[in-house]
Amino acid sequence: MHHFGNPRFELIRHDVVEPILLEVDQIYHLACPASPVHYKYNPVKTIKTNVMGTLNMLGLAKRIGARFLLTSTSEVYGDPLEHPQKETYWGNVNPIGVRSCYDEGKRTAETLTMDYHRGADVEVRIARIFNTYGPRMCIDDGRVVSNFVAQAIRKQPLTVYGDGKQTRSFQYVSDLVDGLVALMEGEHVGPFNLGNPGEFTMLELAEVVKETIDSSATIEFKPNTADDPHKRKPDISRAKEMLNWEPKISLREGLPLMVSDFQNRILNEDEGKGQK
Ligand SMILES: O=C(O)[C@H]1O[C@H](OP(=O)(O)OP(=O)(O)OC[C@H]2O[C@@H](n3ccc(=O)[nH]c3=O)[C@H](O)[C@@H]2O)[C@H](O)[C@@H](O)[C@@H]1O
Repeated sequence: MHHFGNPRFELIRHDVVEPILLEVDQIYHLACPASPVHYKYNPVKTIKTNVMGTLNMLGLAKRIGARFLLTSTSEVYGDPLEHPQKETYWGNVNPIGVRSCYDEGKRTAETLTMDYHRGADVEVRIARIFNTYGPRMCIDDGRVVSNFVAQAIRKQPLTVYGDGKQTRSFQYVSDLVDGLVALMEGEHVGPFNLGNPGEFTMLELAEVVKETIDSSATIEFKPNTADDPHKRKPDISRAKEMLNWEPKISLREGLPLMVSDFQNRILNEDEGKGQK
C-alpha cells in the first residue's frame, strides 16, 4: 500500500485463472494461496490457480517476450526422504491427498514452466521457496510463525500440532526478496532452493517465540493435519554458488521485527473493538 502514491506503480486487480494482456519485461508469478489453511479451503480453485494461472502467465510471457519467474515451493519435496533437500531430489508427494492441490499444483507449474522454456524459448526462472515469515503477514494467515506470534501477543496458548517434533527452516522475508531479485536478474533457470537452513522443531520455535514475546506463554497440543511433512531444510549450495545469494537474518533476529508489526496491528484491532 505504501506504493499507491508512486506514479510509476500501477495496481490491477485480476484473477490469473482468466487470461490478461499486459506489456511488461518481467513477470514474477506469485499468485496462489500459500497457507495450508487457505489453499485447502478451496482446493479446486488452488489447483486451477497453479495450472491455468501459470499457463496464462507463461502464454503472456511468450507473447510479449517477457522473462518469467515461477515461485514454486519446498512442498514439491513432499514428506522428504532426503535431508536436507537438494534441488536434484524428486520428492515424495501424495498425489491424492489434501495437500495435493498445492504441492502437485506447484509441481505441474514447474513442468509447464520448463516446457515453455524448452518448447517455446521463453526465458524462465524457478524458485523453490521455504517457509517464510515477516511483518505485514496476515494475522490470521494460519501458518505456524504468525499463529504463534499472534497467540503469544493475545495471551492465548501456542497451538502445537502433533508432537511438535516436526521441523521447518524459517526464512525472513527480505532475504527471500533479495533471492528472488538475484534469480530474476541472473542467468540461471534453476530450480533454486531459497530458504534459511536454520532448522527448528515446532517446540523449539515455540520456545523462541516465548523468549521473544512472553516467557509465561503456554503450549496447547492439537492433532496434526494429514500428510504434514516430518522435516524440511534446504540445501542452498546451488543458490550460494550460482546466484551469490544466502540469507542474512536468523530467526532470533527476524522474529522481533515481525513482532513489533503484529503488536501494533493487534493493539489497533483491540482499540477498534473498544470504540464499537
Ligand atoms: O513455506 C514452505 O516451504 C511451504 O510450506 C508451508 O507449509 P507448512 O510448512 O506446512 O507451513 P505451516 O502451516 O506454517 O506449518 C509448519 C508446521 O507447523 C505446524 N503448526 C502449524 C500451525 C500451528 O498453529 N501450529 C503448528 O504446530 C504444522 O503442523 C507444520 O508441521 C506453506 O504452506 C507453503 O506455502 C510453503 O510453500
